[in-house]
Amino acid sequence: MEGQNMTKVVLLACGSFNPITNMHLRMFELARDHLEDTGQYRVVRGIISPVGDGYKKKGLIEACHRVEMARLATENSDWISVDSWESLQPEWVETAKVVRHHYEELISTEENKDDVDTAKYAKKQRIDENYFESSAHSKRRDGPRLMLLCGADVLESFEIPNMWKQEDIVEIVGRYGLVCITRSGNDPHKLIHQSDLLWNYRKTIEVVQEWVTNDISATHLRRALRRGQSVRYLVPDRVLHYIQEQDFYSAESEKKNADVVLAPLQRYTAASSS
Ligand SMILES: Nc1ncnc2c1ncn2[C@@H]1O[C@H](COP(=O)(O)OP(=O)(O)OP(=O)(O)O)[C@@H](O)[C@H]1O
Ligand SMILES: NC(=O)c1ccc[n+]([C@@H]2O[C@H](COP(=O)(O)O)[C@@H](O)[C@H]2O)c1
Repeated sequence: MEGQNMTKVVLLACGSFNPITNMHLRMFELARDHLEDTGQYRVVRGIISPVGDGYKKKGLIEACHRVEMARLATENSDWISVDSWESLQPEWVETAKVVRHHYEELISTEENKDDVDTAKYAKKQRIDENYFESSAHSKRRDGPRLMLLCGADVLESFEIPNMWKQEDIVEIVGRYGLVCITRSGNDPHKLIHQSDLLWNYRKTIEVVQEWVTNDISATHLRRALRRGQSVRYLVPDRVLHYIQEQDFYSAESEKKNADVVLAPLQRYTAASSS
């Protein structure tokens, strides 16, 4: 029967979500359409994971509020939800660890359902580094997959020295898989072509072409809010009300962490030397 041979996919998006925008939500819809259009996947869930306060990015407001806005934004979705695990960690958590955490959660849920095949599949996925590389888009369709969903700027950031550990890129892209939405100013196909590492994993990177380009970014939103300009229809109304109620995104809040230059890189360097 149609559907039974398809691989179930859970999409995980990590980011600041400072604040969540309509484009963050559109990413999920675009990715689901793209994956399901291949006839190989059924997208069953989308998870938004806002980064914790430890990320110390310029202008990052408290995680509890970013989580709440993401919750309000997804209230009407029957498949996308927000998860606060990452945001509650005292230190910044590298994305590979976040993906691993959610994969373990997914598998334990499946195991609780007494799905023996899924457990076997999970074990295989954990132990075989090259599993997805060798079997990407393969006939094996008996277990759920967790894939990281991101915009093309994140794929591009893989090339920035010291921003990502090589082994983390290999784990995310090779073991789990990446769904990358095009964003104006980035060319993911060219990037994959030019990078020997990404080229190795080209079969586990799904590039989703967004033809109706939409350059909404949280930075743009914060700038407009600072200037007292309208952001209506760029964020869900409930999120806008929350921002207005709490009076977020002022010139003052944008100064937060302003002295932390290249935050991930610094933290990454500090973490690897300890
Ligand atoms: N307009 C967009 N098109 C495609 N992907 C996007 C877009 N906006 C955000 N994303 C993606 O959403 C994820 C979470 O985004 P995040 O909040 O960290 O970035 P952002 O919206 O670009 O924020 P900021 O402007 O504060 O850097 C990332 O993978 C990012 O690439
Ligand atoms: N080495 C890493 O794991 C690494 C490096 C940079 C950003 N990230 C993640 O990418 C996401 C987006 O970050 P920016 O909002 O800085 O673009 C965040 O969730 C952040 O944690 C991860």
